[in-house]
Amino acid sequence: MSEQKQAVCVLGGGSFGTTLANLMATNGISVTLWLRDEAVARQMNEERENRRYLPGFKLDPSLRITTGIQAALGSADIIFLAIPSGAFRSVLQQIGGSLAGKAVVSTTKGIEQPGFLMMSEIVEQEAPAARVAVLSGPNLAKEMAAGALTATVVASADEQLCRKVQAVLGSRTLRVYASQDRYGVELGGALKNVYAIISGMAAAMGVGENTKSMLITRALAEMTRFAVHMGANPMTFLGLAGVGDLIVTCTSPMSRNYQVGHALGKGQTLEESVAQLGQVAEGVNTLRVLKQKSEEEGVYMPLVTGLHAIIFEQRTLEDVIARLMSGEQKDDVEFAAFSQLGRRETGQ
Ligand SMILES: NC(=O)c1ccc[n+]([C@@H]2O[C@H](COP(=O)([O-])OP(=O)(O)OC[C@H]3O[C@@H](n4cnc5c(N)ncnc54)[C@H](O)[C@@H]3O)[C@@H](O)[C@H]2O)c1
Ligand SMILES: O=P(O)(O)OC[C@H](O)CO
Repeated sequence: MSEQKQAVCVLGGGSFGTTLANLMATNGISVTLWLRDEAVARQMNEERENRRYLPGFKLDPSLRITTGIQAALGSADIIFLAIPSGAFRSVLQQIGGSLAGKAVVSTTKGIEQPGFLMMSEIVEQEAPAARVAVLSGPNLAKEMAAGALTATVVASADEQLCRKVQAVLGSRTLRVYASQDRYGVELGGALKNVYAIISGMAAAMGVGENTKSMLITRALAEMTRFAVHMGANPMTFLGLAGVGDLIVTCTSPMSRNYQVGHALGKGQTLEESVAQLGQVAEGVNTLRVLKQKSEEEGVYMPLVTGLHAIIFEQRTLEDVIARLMSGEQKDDVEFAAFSQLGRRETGQ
């Protein structure tokens, strides 16, 4: 079968699932989008637009939309998952048995606790006979839907699978780069959300350009320090799924995590900030998970600790900033001095 004849299924009718499904349908791929909400599916089928999550973007006439999950899977060779991390496992549990031999690509940027599991590890548990990849990068859904020139990364040890994903997703507006470091790509996508909350908060406070640059660069140092400790390849953090995604999410008011931080910086409570957003901001849960994991592992993460203290421990911004600025002044690019880089990537 030629790559153009591939059938694809996208699970999750939020902003990212809808965007990916529509992009591939526009590429001439046979695509079915599954979502759970009957009323939303009906509205999308009637109006050819996802008014709730992607207003203003017309859907390709060929895109099929259904609430029947088995029907959606049908004869699809590639299944993309764009389900928030909190519901990811429960959706897979409905279909795990149907995924043997299929390509399953997670696009979800979160971490499951307990176990500190990446979404692709949940796929391996719930669908052990599936072929697994992840997709991550600087990918704001609305910009992709609008045709902004964009790049992303598909990561899997299965090179043939990476080529399949490149073939269905790549287009005149979207470049799909490949990586073998699935763990590092996935970890980068999840971690950057926490720093986007901090950046949104800083913007709301009206900080200077030096401060914004310091935050993003120290965020990169902190997430890379953690990733190296966990066995990821730090070089991955210099690519699109690392610094690329960190930059877009920490600088764009379109990022939902940045928006939550901005609302917090304007004095709203976490509950108010999340409710006002009405979409998923994975960084809130990732912050809890990461704080706990960094303490268990003994990894120094002052930005994570500081944000956790503000959001969950009722500490003031002024107090946390004073502590951050008076901490020990250490090395700049420290990970280059680490040994044993990339253990997880090479399976050691
Ligand atoms: N939106 C983006 O720009 C973007 C880009 C890259 C990656 N992502 C990642 O994609 C994932 C999904 O995000 P999104 O932006 O599409 O979220 P969203 O908030 O726009 O939509 C979430 C969707 O998930 C559905 N959902 C929630 N619980 C469900 C369940 N139990 N069963 C079935 N469906 C359920 C909701 O109904 C909704 O359609 C997140 O992990 C996010 O980090 C998003
Ligand atoms: O809107 P956010 O903050 O979930 O970020 C969306 C994407 O992850 C950006 O790459």
